Amino acid sequence: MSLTETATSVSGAFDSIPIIDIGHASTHEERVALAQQTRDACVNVGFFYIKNHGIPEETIDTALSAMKTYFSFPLETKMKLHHRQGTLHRGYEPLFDSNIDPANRGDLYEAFVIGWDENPWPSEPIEFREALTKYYHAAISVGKFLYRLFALALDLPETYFDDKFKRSPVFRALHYPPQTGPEDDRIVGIGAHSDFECFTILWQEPGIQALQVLNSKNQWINATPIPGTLVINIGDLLSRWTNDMFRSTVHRAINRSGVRRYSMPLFIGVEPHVEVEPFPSCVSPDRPAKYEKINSREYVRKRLRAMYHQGNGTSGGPE
Ligand SMILES: O=C(O)CCC(=O)C(=O)O
Ligand SMILES: [Fe+2]
Repeated sequence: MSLTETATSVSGAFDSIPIIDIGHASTHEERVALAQQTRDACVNVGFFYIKNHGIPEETIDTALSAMKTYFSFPLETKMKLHHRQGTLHRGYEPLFDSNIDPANRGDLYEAFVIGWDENPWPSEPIEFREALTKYYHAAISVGKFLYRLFALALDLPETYFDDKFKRSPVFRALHYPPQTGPEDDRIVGIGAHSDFECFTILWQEPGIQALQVLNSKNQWINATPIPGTLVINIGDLLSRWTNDMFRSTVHRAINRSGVRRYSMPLFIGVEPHVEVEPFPSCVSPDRPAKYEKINSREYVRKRLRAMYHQGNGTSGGPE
């Protein structure tokens, strides 16, 4: 089936999130088979789990324990590296700083954000920088592999994205305190949104249900943490690039577990100069191009500006 035919064959709303085992991918045939599964997941759901992703457990555990220690520090210590001090929005984001869903009253998470370079690092805990940097690069390697599967799934040369995303990945260490008290749907961990960039690689803490994904019947489907997996989801930029063939699916996180929850999303986009317009494989007489060509930097900046200006802080957003 061609890509456009696959998209036309979507039937009904998804009620579960597929799992793709990427453990065997050394031959071209194996990667083509994985690309087919990836294509189906991106067209039908926009979310999938990957297992056998290759990031050592120790790399994850070390990053997790460093971020737990960091978030336990007093607010005034963390505020010294407030992300609004710089235009790149790296550093610390306090609770309620953003409000990604304008219908809500603020997102109940705190974050520490890093990018490829120019990161402000806290002096404590001393292992923080190394632990997060190690996870960041390990997850980028998974991202590079996934970009190859996406390329095959889109009938592009396998290495199409290899030289287009190098400095783009942004990592957010997230801490969601437990929500107790009366339920107010306008206060959630992170409000309903779709991600901005091409795709996201999310590690979420096992045993704590929080992430939910919206299907076309407006039902929230739980993205239950599955030990040993990462959650992958398509973002708006790749959705545009694929002429909406790949779905950028709305999701949110609510932590009513009674205990603290930690997660680690890595957002992968493209280099600022890359121009994005629907791929030829995603356009057909039945599916004409829906989007104009855009510059990726301008697009992402616009989205970030909207997100940060809907929160509590309104100064010093990215220009
Ligand atoms: O923490 C999660 O499970 C989801 C985070 C998320 O959707 C985001 O940061 O964009
Ligand atoms: Fe998200």
